[in-house]
Amino acid sequence: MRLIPLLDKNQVGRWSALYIAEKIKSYKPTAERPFVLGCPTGGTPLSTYQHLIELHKQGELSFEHVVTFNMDEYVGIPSDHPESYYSFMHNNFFSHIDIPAENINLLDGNAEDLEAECARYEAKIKQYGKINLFMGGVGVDGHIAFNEPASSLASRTRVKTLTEDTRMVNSRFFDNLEQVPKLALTVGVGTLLDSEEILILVTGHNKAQALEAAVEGSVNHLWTISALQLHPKAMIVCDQPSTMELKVKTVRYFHELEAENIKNI
Ligand SMILES: N[C@@H]1[C@@H](O)[C@H](O)[C@@H](COP(=O)(O)O)O[C@@H]1O
Repeated sequence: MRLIPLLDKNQVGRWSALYIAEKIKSYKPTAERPFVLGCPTGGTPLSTYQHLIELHKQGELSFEHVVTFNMDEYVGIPSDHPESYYSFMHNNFFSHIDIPAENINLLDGNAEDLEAECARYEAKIKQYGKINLFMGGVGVDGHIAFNEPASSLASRTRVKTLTEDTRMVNSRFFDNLEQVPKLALTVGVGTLLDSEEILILVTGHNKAQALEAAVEGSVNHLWTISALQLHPKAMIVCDQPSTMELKVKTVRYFHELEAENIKNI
């Protein structure tokens, strides 16, 4: 696993956007061979999306041949609800770039048959072979996508019940806790591990325990983020406050390893 230790969330956004842009450009995507990008929602990736939009506006990056798959979606709120992940992605990213509408894939949390919807999503990912790069965040309790503590590390896309903790954390976006959906559709840990590459963004002191579990803990279903350790090409880009629970020697080790890659950010 690579850990990129940066100073603040703006650096995390800039570094990750430049990394993703380079990946897309060097892949030289075409209509027949698109670059497949996995996308998260949440406060953490906002800065990355803003930097990607900026690169696009400067004419340095096109999403014409990029296909996206989002990680998760709430069940039971209309897609045009301001807090649906559909709205989040369109408002914060898709409406500002040149991605064709047919290249955007989101789980439908209002599908009549939710299990069939999850199976459809898995099949659609397979149609493209694999996801080239899955970007993600992490929950305070170490969940990746909506794979709450004790999710199977072999799980596939499915319906999940959200924990009270997650609903409380996410209630900041709603008027009150009651309005936060109790169910969500999410890609599984196994779905994520099938990606060619995984890039996780971690910012803020409230994520310090999750980062510790991801980097220094053992692989454990109670901290599903720790499954990253099983992936051949996983990377975490983090800010200083989120490293507070890591050992000094761990942070120093990665600082030395990545010195060349972080010096100009
Ligand atoms: N399902 C999402 C996760 O994919 C995200 O990583 C997490 C952290 O969000 P934030 O970046 O706002 O802290 O929130 C939600 O639970």
